[in-house]
Amino acid sequence: MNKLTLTAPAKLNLFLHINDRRADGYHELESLFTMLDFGDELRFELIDQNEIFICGDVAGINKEDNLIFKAANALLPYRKVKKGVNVHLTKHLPMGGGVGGGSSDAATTLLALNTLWGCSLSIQDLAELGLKLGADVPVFIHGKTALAQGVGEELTPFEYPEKWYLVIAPGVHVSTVKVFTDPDLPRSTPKLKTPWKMAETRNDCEELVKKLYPEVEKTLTWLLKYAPSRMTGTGSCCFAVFDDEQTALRVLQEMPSSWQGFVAKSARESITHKQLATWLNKEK
Ligand SMILES: C[C@@](CO)(OP(=O)(O)O)[C@H](O)COP(=O)(O)OP(=O)(O)OC[C@H]1O[C@@H](n2ccc(N)nc2=O)[C@H](O)[C@@H]1O
Ligand SMILES: Nc1ncnc2c1ncn2[C@@H]1O[C@H](COP(=O)(O)OP(=O)(O)O)[C@@H](O)[C@H]1O
Repeated sequence: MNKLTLTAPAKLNLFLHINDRRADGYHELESLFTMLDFGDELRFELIDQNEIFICGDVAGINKEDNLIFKAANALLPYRKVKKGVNVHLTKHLPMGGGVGGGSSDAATTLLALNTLWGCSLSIQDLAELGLKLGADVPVFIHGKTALAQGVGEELTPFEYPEKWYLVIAPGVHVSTVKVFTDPDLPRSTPKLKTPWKMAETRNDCEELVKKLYPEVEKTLTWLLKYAPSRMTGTGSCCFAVFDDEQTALRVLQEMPSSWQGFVAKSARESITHKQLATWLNKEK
């Protein structure tokens, strides 16, 4: 019960509507989140020293700012085992790319240490703890394709077919705060009325981000030649949707070399939860 390796998956916002701005500056939104079977790798190992260590791909983030550290710290009051932890991070997801790598790392840390440290918190408790670290953490804790409402914390599981996605990181860093504070961001999309259709949805941040970051516009224009495509979150990553892996991989091969990309399948249940269940079965 000392070691555990988990994948912290990427998420995509299949659409993102902004309905309103609240008095505290946060935005009311509606978004369909799905998780991919591709992400960062986190290796957890309990240690005798009463410390939280993070190693691996940590360059560019101070330890205290790393969401892995913040998540581990948040669980300390619930720890039943007097052990520290060493977390080894292998980063595969672009940072600040709208695929939620930081939030996913945080959620995966909460799920892993809840088990390794014997905290016994419920999924709901972990989601509430996670929300304090970032608006996207709860969706990774629940680990299901879900419609998010409120500021992103009201989650309703949503049945959506599994598809193949080609995700491209155009190599520009988009600041979420900058997008949400821009006066030109549309903020009054009416709330969804059921039944709604995917074809009637969009990403409300897309036009603004395309204008601010021409590389994002270039990426979307290129992807749209091959398949229906959109930006995820506040960018900069963009995705194209395919019914099969081969076609997605063929397009990836044609991608300009200045961009980075990957092909992955969406999963109704997050890969982290599947891996955790397998590990728990083995440890029984
Ligand atoms: C809008 C999304 C959609 O997935 O964008 P991406 O970050 O994925 O691109 C997320 O919910 C973002 O989540 P996350 O990146 O965790 O945001 P937070 O750290 O909580 O907030 C960063 C900043 O974004 C703004 N913000 C965020 C969420 C929200 N519903 N309204 C906001 O106005 C606020 O200015 C806040 O200070
Ligand atoms: N473990 C982590 N991985 C990635 N980013 C992190 C991590 N810890 C803190 N951060 C910070 O969070 C910011 C947003 O990260 P990320 O989740 O990748 O963006 P996005 O929500 O746009 O996908 C990064 O720019 C980085 O400064």
